[in-house]
Amino acid sequence: APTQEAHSSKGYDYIVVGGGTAGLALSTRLSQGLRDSSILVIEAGPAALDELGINVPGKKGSTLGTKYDWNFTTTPQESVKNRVFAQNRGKVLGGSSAINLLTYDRASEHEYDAFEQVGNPGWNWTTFLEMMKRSENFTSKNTEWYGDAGVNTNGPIHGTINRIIPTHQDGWIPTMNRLGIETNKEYLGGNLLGVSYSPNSIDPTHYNRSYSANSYLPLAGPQLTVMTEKIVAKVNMKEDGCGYRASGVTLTDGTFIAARREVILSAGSFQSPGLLEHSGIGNRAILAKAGVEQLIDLPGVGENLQDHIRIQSTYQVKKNYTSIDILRYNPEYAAEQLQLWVDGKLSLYDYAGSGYSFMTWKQAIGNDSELLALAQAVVGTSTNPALKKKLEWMSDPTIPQLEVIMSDGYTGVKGYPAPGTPLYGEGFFSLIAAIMHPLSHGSVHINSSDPLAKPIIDPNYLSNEHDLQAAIAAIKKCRQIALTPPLRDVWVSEYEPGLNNVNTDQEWKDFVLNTTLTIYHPVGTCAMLPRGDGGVVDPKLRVYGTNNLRVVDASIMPVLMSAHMQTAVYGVAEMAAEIIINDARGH
Ligand SMILES: Cc1cc2nc3c(=O)[nH]c(=O)nc-3n(C[C@H](O)[C@H](O)[C@H](O)COP(=O)(O)OP(=O)(O)OC[C@H]3O[C@@H](n4cnc5c(N)ncnc54)[C@H](O)[C@@H]3O)c2cc1C
Repeated sequence: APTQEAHSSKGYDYIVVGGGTAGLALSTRLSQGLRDSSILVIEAGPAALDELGINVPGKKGSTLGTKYDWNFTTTPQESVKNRVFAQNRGKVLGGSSAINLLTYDRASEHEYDAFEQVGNPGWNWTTFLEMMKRSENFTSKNTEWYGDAGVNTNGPIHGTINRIIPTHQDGWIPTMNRLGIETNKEYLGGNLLGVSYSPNSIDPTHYNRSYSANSYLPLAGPQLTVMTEKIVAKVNMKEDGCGYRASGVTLTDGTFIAARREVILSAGSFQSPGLLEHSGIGNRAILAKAGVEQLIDLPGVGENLQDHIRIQSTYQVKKNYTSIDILRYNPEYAAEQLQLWVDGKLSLYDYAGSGYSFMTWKQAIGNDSELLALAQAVVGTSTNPALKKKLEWMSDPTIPQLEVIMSDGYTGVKGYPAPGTPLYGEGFFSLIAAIMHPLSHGSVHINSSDPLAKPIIDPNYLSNEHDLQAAIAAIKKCRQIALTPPLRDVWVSEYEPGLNNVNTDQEWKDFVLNTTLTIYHPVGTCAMLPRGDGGVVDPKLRVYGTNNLRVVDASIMPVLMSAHMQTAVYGVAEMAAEIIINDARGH
């Protein structure tokens, strides 16, 4: 097991900045593979291994906005009525794997192959799958689903199909089948298209969240030191004749910790680029404005920000069905169910979400030529590798463009009905649509030399007609799904937006502009791309211009794939561990 202590004055061989999803997976693997090396991981947040809000699947979402969250926000988004969007990120040992919504899936084969095609030899579906499987412990008693195709059963992070599927969700798969979406029982195998019950990152032994802090870290060797509640201010860089060398890191309290071999940034898509900027690596103008001396000119730092957007409609279920909302309006029942969970018994708190579907635009709306033409107009003659890939993917019949989730319980925007109002005590489900490849790209930068200042996050949501029309098509699809039997038979009214409230093109557009949210998948801000294409790291994850500074987290993904991110982030960490261990052994 790792040790938890004050840092050694002699320094460490490897320092990992950020004990999040990738950071803990990576440092655990380094401690297993490099037995003679000392490794330090520094995490800003606390360890919270006994926190029910993290561990209990049915409490997912309850930690957002708490002390375990960095609580970032975007700049006012010009194309979305100047709305400011929440940007939640885990500030706790385990990072965003501690606060995420537990969906456990994989993108389509061709999307991983794109890593190699944009200039990263060795990063493709075959290698990615091997790495994702290293992190995986897939256990489902229901072998009809997933069988053992494309899954591993002895890695650290547990994935399982929820044992509770509320009865009003029985109609989910038949409804989608009726709309032409086929059942997909093996979507961890590189084909995501279809309708399914998605796995969650849950350990079925006690039905608790499985995340990097409770599933990787206990496997670490004793030469891994974990330091919590310490914030790294910058990486100390020294010129050594053939580029810059990271000599260690400085904490916000001024402490310097030396790194003998390497410094690895795993602070996530919003903070790894900021740490590079605070260390003098980035765009000259941005560093000058923030009052940081530039050491390495790397204009790609903080650029290329891509994220999935979501938009949702909500339905009030008939009284004969019990939605998970009962846990919010019936405190006695909730306490009873929580006790059952604590005692390791079947509990409604086991539930984390179940019905998922992924489709191409052709499958979703029939004729996709208008959306394709809008995408072509946005991409135009751009040489941006991510934009070009996304356009190519729109004509690939194996890559989904739209995800629709049947999310149980109220997960809309206007809020669960307040106590004392007529609908308080009713149950709901939401249909959440997510656009898989929006063409709006943005940036995240520092704007001050204060390492504790919040980053300036500007994703540019809905900043082109393609993304806006895609969001409108997506939410209309949700209503079509809800109106299709057998799903139609379980609800009494569309609570949000309301069947009578939103029908015309203008009304749909307004609804989209008023209610679109993020689905929390920012990537690309330290992109693994050739330097001339705006890259920040090379295929071995080394920051250009440095010889011992790497970035290992979601920020290195050059193009936003479909699906949810965590399995790919663990895959990146496993791949990085292999690269770093091989380098250390002189291979
Ligand atoms: C609310 C939410 C819901 C999500 N839902 C899902 C889902 O259902 N399924 C899915 O697959 N994906 C989901 N995701 C996405 C997925 O969880 C993330 O993509 C992934 O966890 C990111 O991993 P990371 O290692 O890049 O960053 P993180 O896990 O965020 O790790 C970064 C770590 O660095 C620390 N840190 C930052 N700066 C410093 C510093 N200066 N000094 C020290 N420490 C620092 C942070 O505190 C954090 O612990 C969700 C994400 C969020 C936020």
